[in-house]
Amino acid sequence: MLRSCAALLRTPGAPRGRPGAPRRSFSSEKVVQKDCALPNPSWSKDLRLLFDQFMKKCEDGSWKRLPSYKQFFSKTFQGFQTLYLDPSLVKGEEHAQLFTRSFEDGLGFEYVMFYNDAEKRVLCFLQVGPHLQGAPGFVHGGAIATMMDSTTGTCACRAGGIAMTANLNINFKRPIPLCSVVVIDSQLDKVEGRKLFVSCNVRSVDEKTLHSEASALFIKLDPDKSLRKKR
Ligand SMILES: CCCCCCCC(=O)SCCNC(=O)CCNC(=O)[C@H](O)C(C)(C)COP(=O)(O)OP(=O)(O)OC[C@H]1O[C@@H](n2cnc3c(N)ncnc32)[C@H](O)[C@@H]1OP(=O)(O)O
Repeated sequence: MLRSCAALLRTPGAPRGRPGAPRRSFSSEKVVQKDCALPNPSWSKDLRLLFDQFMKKCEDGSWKRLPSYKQFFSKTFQGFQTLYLDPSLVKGEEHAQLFTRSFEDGLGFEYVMFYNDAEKRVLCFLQVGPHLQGAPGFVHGGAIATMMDSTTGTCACRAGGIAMTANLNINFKRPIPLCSVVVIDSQLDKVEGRKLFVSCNVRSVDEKTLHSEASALFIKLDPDKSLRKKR
């Protein structure tokens, strides 16, 4: 049965808050968020298998599982907020949620990413839920683009610091069946000053089908430049 992240977080009998909102303990005001990059009951056998395989690879430190939350609170994004966000926008921040984590469990994007620092590579194991449909029975191109952007973006930010997508060029080669599991493999290819060049491909779990390929340009943000004023 599908349950939302918020439902899984709630202690039985506890009052219901806004769905997806982080839970606050009133004694310490400490924010508790669910790590969405851990298995939940909606994960298929394929996704669990890949997860288990890579958790083993994490044991020697070569790969690292990247936790993922509905709302940002990692050091990287604190840096983003401090340096780049207009204080007038921060008012609505508590309502903001990461797009890819805004679906009920199993309906949208179910994924976990692993990072290899030596290889400057991010692997994303993705299960595409039924609410991501484009052409009947297949995943919407925008949903695929979203996850390619997120995976290459994570790769760029891990390797080079806070960066944003300037260009994402995708070739869609074979459609992705809805509710299947795919592997997004992204790699930092080149760094030129503030420019980070990252490529990625999306393949089926058995690696027989190449679904999509992309190259992306990320620009490392300049702390002296506002993100709002530029035209
Ligand atoms: C979990 C988290 C992971 C999620 C990852 C998701 C990432 C995203 O989706 S970000 C959202 C989509 N992206 C955006 O909204 C960004 C909008 N664009 C911008 O804000 C700006 O253009 C930005 C920040 C990328 C670059 O601006 P700025 O810092 O002023 O750089 P700027 O001086 O214009 O350009 C720097 C260099 O990059 C080059 N460049 C910039 N844009 C491009 C482009 N589109 N194509 C080619 N080159 C470019 C410039 O020519 C310049 O080159 P050079 O130094 O050789 O002269």
